[in-house]
Amino acid sequence: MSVVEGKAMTAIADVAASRTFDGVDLHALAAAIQTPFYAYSANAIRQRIAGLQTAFDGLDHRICYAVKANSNIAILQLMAHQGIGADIVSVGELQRSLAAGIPAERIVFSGVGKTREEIGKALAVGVWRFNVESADELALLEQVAKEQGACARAAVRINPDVDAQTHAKISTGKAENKFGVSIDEARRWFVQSSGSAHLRLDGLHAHIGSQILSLEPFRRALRRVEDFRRELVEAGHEIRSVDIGGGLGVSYRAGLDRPVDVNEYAALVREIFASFNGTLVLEPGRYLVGEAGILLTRAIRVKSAGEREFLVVDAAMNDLLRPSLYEAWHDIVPLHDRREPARYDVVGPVCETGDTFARDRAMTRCRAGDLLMIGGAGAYGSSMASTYNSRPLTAEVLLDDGRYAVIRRRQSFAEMVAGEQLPQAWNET
Ligand SMILES: Cc1ncc(COP(=O)(O)O)c(C=O)c1O
Ligand SMILES: N[C@@H](CCCC[NH3+])C(=O)O
Repeated sequence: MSVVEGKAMTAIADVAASRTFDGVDLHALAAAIQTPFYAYSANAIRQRIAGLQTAFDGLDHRICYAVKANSNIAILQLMAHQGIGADIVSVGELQRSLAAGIPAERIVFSGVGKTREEIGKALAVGVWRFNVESADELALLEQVAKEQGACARAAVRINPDVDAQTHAKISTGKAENKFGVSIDEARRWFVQSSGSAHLRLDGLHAHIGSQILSLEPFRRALRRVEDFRRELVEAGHEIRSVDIGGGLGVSYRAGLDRPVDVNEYAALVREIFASFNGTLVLEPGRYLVGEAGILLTRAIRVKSAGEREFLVVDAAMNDLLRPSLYEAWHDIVPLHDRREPARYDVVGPVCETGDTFARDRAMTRCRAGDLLMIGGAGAYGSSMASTYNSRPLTAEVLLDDGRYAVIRRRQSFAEMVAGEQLPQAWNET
């Protein structure tokens, strides 16, 4: 394929103008790879990591990437090469992280539904910390650690009852949400669990939600955590780590979304935790990869229905669920030279009305075969994809300074149905 040399660019307008992403010509790429497919800029991810590291420079901190945002092993390996750890919520994510070269001692394990089996596996490989979300889980953790002759390191996930001012489905820090425990409950844990040989409860954790575009929710939540930490220290407890979660938002609407400045975020964290001399843990997901990914798709046809025009593309809700699930906005840019304006409902081929990427969206007039890119697709895109309507999982491609590598090939039919079988023997229970 032909490529154009150049630097990584994440601003979607720049990509649209140059038709290149991380130095790779997108038309040439789409000639080589069948659409729809995801393309990620390695340089854009490295730039985000470097920016975050610089902002927290000098502070004792660890960045544990939230694997759920984009769990492709090549992306995790890129994180590992930059010294980044992992925030996981399942044994599957643990296995991916280890396979990608992220050491267990840089992995934190979050989630409300950790099972005995999952806790056992994570303990056995030496996961650094468990972010514990219920009294039942805390007891189970201690019990499993005892059975293994191990000592589990735990942080209590605080639910600070703060409104993250984000979409209700991705808000996690209000009292009504399933996550974490109240400060009153956490206080009781510290009193009861001191002195165990198999459980060291010496950390605090809070993650109030995702796609947060203002510093205020962070300020409120982190102040509560820090006030509680001081109270615990005064009562004689040792707190070695404070995990401030993820949640930093990204720009999905070029020129309109105003994400939090990472340096201002770091300044806030420095101010709030000025008297803390343990390790701060960060769990960014979307911030590191969201704007570093696009979904490339082709127009199948334009369908007119009265006043409305539907632009039917070959990507669908099974590939990128966010618009259907959260009514999320993603910029959609046709990569052609025509200038005639049009308005489209941009839809996929799936048999649901919810399979809609955008309604009445202004863009240039499209024709069948046109290449389009959907922006902000690096986080919670491929990782939330399914094979609904028996559509194969798309390919994923990593771009790096004018080169590309396929990091997941398009799923074959045989791969899609692997594991399915006709009933051969009927079992009695
Ligand atoms: C515990 C935890 N940490 C980190 C994250 C990452 O969030 P984000 O992608 O918004 O940074 C999530 C997801 O919201 C999470 O549940
Ligand atoms: N999946 C959500 C974010 C949830 C974060 C996980 N706790 C999104 O696409 O915005």
